[in-house]
Amino acid sequence: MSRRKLKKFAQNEERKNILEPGKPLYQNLKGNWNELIFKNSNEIVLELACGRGEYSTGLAEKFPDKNFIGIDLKGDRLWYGSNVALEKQLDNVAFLRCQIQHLNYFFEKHEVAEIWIVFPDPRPKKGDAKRRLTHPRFLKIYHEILKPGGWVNFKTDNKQLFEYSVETLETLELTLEALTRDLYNSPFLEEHYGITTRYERKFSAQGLTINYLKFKYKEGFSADHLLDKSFVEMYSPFEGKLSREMEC
Ligand SMILES: C[S@@+](CC[C@H](N)C(=O)[O-])C[C@H]1O[C@@H](n2cnc3c(N)ncnc32)[C@H](O)[C@@H]1O
Repeated sequence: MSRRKLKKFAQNEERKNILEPGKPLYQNLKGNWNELIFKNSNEIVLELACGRGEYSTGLAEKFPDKNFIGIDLKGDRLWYGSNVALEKQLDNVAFLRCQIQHLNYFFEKHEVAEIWIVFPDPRPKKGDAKRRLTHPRFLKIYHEILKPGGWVNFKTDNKQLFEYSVETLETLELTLEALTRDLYNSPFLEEHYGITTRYERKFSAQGLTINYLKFKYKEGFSADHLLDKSFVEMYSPFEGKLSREMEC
């Protein structure tokens, strides 16, 4: 591992706005974010696959009366978002290092008001479909932790992933809104407050258009049939071995 990465990891250990394995609060976060971390009762918004956490810090600046949590398994990426939050003194942002498969170890039922999924890995191989963040097994987890009526915003450059997601959401009869295959030339751009991410800038520079939609679960939606235990690795994120991805 490079020295620069080791230095970031050492700094992460000292930072209060990064929650990661080994820290005392890490195992007690579920249901306690407002009390333990934010010290208020404001609503909680998640940014999944956040990388450097541009949405978390960008939205936190715009909405000081909401709390934002950027989630990613890569500690060196979270370090950047954490830096921005510290520099701008944003007390309403935190970063959680974990696998998104394990979200319900960290959030109580209905603890979350809104979710952003921002440029997740497209996972194009057929055998990798269950790792796409819009796969039904992830949709079940979001449904569990979201408050009724909470929106999930989804943004990607990847056409295949976007079409797969639209098809999945339509099949499950979720409520879709703001669906566009060219965000920058759509009326929905203003919902993004000028925030762009590192990957977004890279893909836009390659001439790719940006796809965006948001969805919510209908009243009475049942996710029971989406359950597949083999999806979530059968070890606790607190005790078992971490995946190799998480260690790097
Ligand atoms: C393509 S990058 C996008 C990063 C950022 N959202 C952006 O737009 O610049 C995808 C991110 O998802 C994270 N990731 C992939 N699978 C994950 C998982 N199962 N749990 C948590 N993070 C994951 C990776 O570490 C990576 O930072």
